[in-house]
Amino acid sequence: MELIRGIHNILPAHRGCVLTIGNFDGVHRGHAKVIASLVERATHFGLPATLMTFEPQPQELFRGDDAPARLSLLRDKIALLGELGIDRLLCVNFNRHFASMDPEFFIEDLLVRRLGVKYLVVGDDFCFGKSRAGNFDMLKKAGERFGFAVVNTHSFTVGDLRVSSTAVREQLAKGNLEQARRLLGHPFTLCGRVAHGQKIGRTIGFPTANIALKRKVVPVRGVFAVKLWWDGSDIYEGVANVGFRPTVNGQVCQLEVHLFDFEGDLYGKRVEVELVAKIRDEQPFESLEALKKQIWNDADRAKALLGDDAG
Ligand SMILES: Cc1cc2nc3c(=O)[nH]c(=O)nc-3n(C[C@H](O)[C@H](O)[C@H](O)COP(=O)(O)O)c2cc1C
Ligand SMILES: Nc1ncnc2c1ncn2[C@@H]1O[C@H](COP(=O)(O)OP(=O)(O)O)[C@@H](O)[C@H]1O
Repeated sequence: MELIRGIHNILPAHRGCVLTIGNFDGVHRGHAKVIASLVERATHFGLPATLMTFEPQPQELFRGDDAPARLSLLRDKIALLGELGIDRLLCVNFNRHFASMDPEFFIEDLLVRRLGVKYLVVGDDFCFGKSRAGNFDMLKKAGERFGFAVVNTHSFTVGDLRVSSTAVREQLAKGNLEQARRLLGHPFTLCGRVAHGQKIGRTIGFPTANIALKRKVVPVRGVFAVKLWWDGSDIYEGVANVGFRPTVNGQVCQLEVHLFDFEGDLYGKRVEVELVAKIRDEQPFESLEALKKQIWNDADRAKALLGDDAG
């Protein structure tokens, strides 16, 4: 998969494609279905399957801290999309300038002149450009004028639940990791680099790898049974907390993982943490001793849950 970073990096050689546009946050099963049909069309036309996405996500630009919790960071998205057979990923820097683009200019300059789109898949509620005045009907009409097909994405359901990034966020917020995994079609993971903490963990017999989450809003909270790995490593099992650590006066929301069968140095490693099942909500403890006792219980519970998961 070729990554095109920013519209200024679209080259004349990139002209001619089948295209889909969206946030693709989480890259869930609904997204996978849209992409599968895009790839099929790409084969049919003999053109590259191209996906346009935005970074930051538009809501993050417009709503800041009030934006919905991000399911996947760009890096995770790139990895997940790369597995789905896309040829090109165009990542647009979503800033005020781009957001205020005239909708006709978006179509004629970007879609037609520079990308040479032949087939376009978008949701029928897709809006774009200045004042969000560009919509599906406008794209359809432009398609007739410039000779490209425009189709809308269909809802994909699991059971009677419509798969959407919002539905995944709701399941995660409730701690339903298994249902979230069903909607996503892959496990929910958090990635980041292991940083130095307050060095309290090891003094209570639970060294914890501290992982900065780089998100304004985190979609999960609490204590979880987890699996952790990094590039080329084994998979380790453990117990983790996502939260503010009220007992030690934590200031930022952070992921902390204690691994069961590991001794060594994780500082600086970029790790991936799969949240397998939720154990409890985070709570303040009156002493580190009380917290330590609770973490013993959490570790037992996590081992049992991870054992069930393996079976
Ligand atoms: C399984 C687990 C559960 C935790 N639960 C809580 C909790 O309920 N409340 C809390 O304040 N901190 C909780 N913590 C965070 C601890 O306060 C923190 O890991 C510990 O102070 C070590 O900090 P350090 O890594 O900066 O040394 C939990 C940590 C782990 C690994
Ligand atoms: N079993 C383990 N689980 C997690 N981290 C471990 C483990 N064994 C050793 N470590 C190392 O110890 C560090 C955590 O120790 P800790 O005292 O909690 O310090 P810090 O506050 O810097 O996280 C981790 O970042 C990792 O490098």
